[in-house]
Amino acid sequence: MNVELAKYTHAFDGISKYIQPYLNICKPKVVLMLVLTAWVGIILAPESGRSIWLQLAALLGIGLVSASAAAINHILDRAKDKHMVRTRHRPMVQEQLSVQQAYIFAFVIGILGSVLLLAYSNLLCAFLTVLALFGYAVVYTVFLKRSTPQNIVIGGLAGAMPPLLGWVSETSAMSAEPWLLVMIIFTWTPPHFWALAIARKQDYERANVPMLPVTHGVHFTKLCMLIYTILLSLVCILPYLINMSGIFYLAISCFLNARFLQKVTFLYFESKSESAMQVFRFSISYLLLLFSALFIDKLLF
Ligand code: HEM
Ligand SMILES: CC(C)=CCC/C(C)=C/CC/C(C)=C/COP(=O)(O)OP(=O)(O)O
Repeated sequence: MNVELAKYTHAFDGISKYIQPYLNICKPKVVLMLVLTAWVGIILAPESGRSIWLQLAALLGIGLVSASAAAINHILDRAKDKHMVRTRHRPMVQEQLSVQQAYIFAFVIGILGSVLLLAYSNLLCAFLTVLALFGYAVVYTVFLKRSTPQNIVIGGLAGAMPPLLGWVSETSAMSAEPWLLVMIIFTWTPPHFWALAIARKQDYERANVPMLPVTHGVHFTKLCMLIYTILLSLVCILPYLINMSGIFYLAISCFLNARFLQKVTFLYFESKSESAMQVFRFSISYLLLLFSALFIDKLLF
């Protein structure tokens, strides 16, 4: 019996060791958050009568294409990732996967996701999702990231697209409302990322990546974070003002924005690098809670 169990455990270890690098290059936690924001796009879209299975197929399609974009980013960034403490243990740097294996994997899941969107959503949704992949994996990773400190502002648009993708998967058409949700993520991205970039400034210097704290200094970066956080607080009121969301969303949103503003203001006036990491971690909880509030507001109130 024990020998049998040991055999199964060994086999399981072998399989998970084989799968783990593939999973890691997909940035699974980021993709889960992207899928949550796409789901909110689906939930807030006008009633379309599409079944829950079609909605799940759309989310799976968006998730797979996003994971493909993340995998391509890991492949193309492997030389830079080698120079950064935060990223030097990644599968492509450690050569746990060959470039060919990773490209085949990214290609297969990218195609699978696109086919799911074409089959169970619509052409516009599939097109916009592939456009977001191209925006992140090629425009951001290959060009912007290496050339301008505005890289994450412009490139952030690709990561902000999922609520629009979710909405379009339901309606087959673009309208103004989902763009508000895109604007929320778009204005959230600079304080989210620059907090980490301040904490990991030496990493980016070593890898020769022109992130804002490297090119314009930490103080200027904190000022820009503050400006974007103020903008974010204002943008967050818009879903309530146009009646897309109700008072529950507004209350949670005001609370979260007050906390975010407080943390970023505190960071602006002090110099400890742990505070930057705290802001980064908070930014993730912030987005999770904000989009959960949009979701709950629509379903319960
Ligand atoms: C250009 C835009 C963005 C940039 C440059 C950026 C950058 C980063 C970086 C460098 C990390 C740290 C990853 C690590 O620890 O290895 C991170 C973490 C994270 N980001 Fe972003 N991000 C962006 C947009 C987004 C978007 C749009 C979302 C979701 C809607 C998102 C969700 C997350 C989450 C959930 C984590 C935590 C991942 C973990 O703990 O493993 N990010 N981001
Ligand atoms: C289809 C679709 C919605 C595509 C979007 C895909 C996607 C994974 C967006 C997330 C953005 C992100 C994590 C950027 C960090 O890249 P980085 O290279 O600056 O960070 P790193 O140094 O941690 O790799």
